[in-house]
Amino acid sequence: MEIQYIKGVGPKLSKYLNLLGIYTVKDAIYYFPRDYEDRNNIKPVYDMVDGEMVSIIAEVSLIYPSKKTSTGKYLNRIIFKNSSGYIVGVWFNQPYIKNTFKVGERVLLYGKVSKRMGEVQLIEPQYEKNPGEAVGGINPIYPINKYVSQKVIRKIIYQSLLNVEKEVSEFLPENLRKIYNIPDIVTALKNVHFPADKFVLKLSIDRIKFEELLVLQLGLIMAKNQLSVKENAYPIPVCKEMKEFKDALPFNLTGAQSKCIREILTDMKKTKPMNRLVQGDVGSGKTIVAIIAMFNCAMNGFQSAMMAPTEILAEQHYHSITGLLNRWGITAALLTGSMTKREKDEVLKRIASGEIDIVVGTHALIQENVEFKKLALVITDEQHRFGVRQRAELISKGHNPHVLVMTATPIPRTLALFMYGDMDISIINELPPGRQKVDTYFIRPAMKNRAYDFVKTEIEKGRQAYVVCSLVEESEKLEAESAVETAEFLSKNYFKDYNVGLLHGKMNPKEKDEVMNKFKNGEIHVLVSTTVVEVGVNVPNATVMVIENADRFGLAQLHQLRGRVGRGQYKSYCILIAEAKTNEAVQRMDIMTKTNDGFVIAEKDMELRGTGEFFGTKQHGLPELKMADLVRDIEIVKKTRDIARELVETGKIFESEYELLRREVNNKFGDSFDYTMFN
Ligand SMILES: Nc1ncnc2c1ncn2[C@@H]1O[C@H](COP(=O)(O)OP(=O)(O)OP(=O)(O)O)[C@@H](O)[C@H]1O
Repeated sequence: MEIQYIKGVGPKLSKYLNLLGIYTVKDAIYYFPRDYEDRNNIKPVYDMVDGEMVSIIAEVSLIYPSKKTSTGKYLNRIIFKNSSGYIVGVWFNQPYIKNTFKVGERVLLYGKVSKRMGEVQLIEPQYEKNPGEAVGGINPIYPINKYVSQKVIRKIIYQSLLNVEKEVSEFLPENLRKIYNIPDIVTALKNVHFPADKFVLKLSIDRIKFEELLVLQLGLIMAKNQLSVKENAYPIPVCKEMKEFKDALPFNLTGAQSKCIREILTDMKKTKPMNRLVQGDVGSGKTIVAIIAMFNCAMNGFQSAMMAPTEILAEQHYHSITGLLNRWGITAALLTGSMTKREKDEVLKRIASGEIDIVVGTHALIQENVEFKKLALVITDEQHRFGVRQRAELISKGHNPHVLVMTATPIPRTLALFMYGDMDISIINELPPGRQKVDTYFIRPAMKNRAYDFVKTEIEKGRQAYVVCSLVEESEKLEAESAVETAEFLSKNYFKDYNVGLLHGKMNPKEKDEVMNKFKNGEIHVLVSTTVVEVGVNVPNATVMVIENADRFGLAQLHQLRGRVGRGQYKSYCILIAEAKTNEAVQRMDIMTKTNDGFVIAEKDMELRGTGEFFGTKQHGLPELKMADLVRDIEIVKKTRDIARELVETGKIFESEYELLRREVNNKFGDSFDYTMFN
């Protein structure tokens, strides 16, 4: 049922609710509080302590007229009384408040106690004059916007819950609920919003977390079973030219790289498709590992495809590949969204005929109707942006390729085990020799000029620098504008004697390419950029990374950005410029200055922010988690993982009592998967 059919929701309010993601009554029922306020702290006035949150039920005793304070604010005072004494409600700049109350009226007030000049005050307390649905007890606090108040959203959700039996049905079998002491879904939903008491609230929240995680685990297990059952991948032996190829590389592989390559080549000899995750910290040299796997494929007469998250990166990989592989008679091609139709058609034809051995591309690679002749290996860069679903799409094209996933965003162990439970994991935990720690500093904007002076001394030594801009608004356009302005400013002031380049997402690929090439050749000294340089960009001569508004970024992103320097033999530096007004922001900056280890940073990031961000992006093709968090709710994660495994392994999941649960998994995971074995 659509939300506008709920009492009190007209077209206008329904539009505002849409902004919160609420379109249907069910959406409202699943719109969970972000917090609760406990109004059970009802105290007599004489026991109230300065600064605490209290509730009090009292009668309106005296309403003062508005008064102007010396600072020009309107002050309104209303005196309330009950048997324990008098308490004064104080409101600033809300003169209408005096008309909302009548003397003699009984109200519930909730607010922060302030004891001043012998008076007990509540500063701008919330009030409920009409004790209905949500008075006293524990009240929900919802995420709201400027159009929808707490009061309104509570009312809407309360009304929506009157339909809860029609809107949702229980999909956890009774027997499971009994074993794990899980309340039924109606009780849980009602109490998550308007809890009877703390105990029921906890049980109800846990139930929602339990169902979310169980559905997720079941979906993942089923998807993985589907992807890996067919043992019909091309088995690929190690080609005889391998040694010669490695010997011709401009560097010796590190121990970790060699181990990882061995693991990959062993996997690919089998008919069981490889399903391997390579986790390597920034700059650890993942590209060459991928190139060697593709080299081996090509020398055996098979095709491989490499997908990159951005065009810049796809180009960069393409150049590395052609540079190393051309002389072996291997043909590589680039396929990106910005190519003209004619160029694309041409490449597609050559892929289909098998003339092209290696295709490097962006999303276009799977969005277009690409037909391969003999696709044996798919390498996806950045798991976050190419999820399970995309992998399945390629498989659906009739190939069951070996799959190698490269991630430069280390994932905390708990999350990795959960997400990639079925994958083999190689870790490149060794940086190429000669790399030095990137010294990281956190400074306030007032010290900016010293940062730029420092950049100058590096340029004088022949090095180069990045300046990354970000904006409060999440808009590519505005961000581009800010980069344009910064570049202009810097080129006229601090760096007027040097070449300042500009790179942002709104530029067309040719322009981007040109700028990147100039930076690579050293023609540009300072590259002002948005976060488009975040992943993968490799210019070893760059030694300073200045990040403006650094507190706008998550830790993982900062680590990626910092990873653009310190990629060669030169000592490198990262300067974080931030206001960092909150405690958490300062903490994040501190972590960056203390460690260069991506794995440590990833753990801290998840600790600070939870896994919500990760699941909020939807890019991974997994259902959203509204309540559960993979790190904070690790106990429930483990419990549901065990249950899901057992249900699938014993085949219980196919029994009729689990039918509704199976259906729920289908709904949540969308239709990209063939869940026939599941129905
Ligand atoms: N064994 C090695 N010895 C010396 N240099 C190496 C070695 N392996 C790779 N490199 C060089 O290190 C640099 C970084 O490698 P690469 O671009 O593959 O990093 P990456 O792991 O993809 O990092 P990021 O995720 O940050 O992009 C490149 O210039 C590459 O040529």
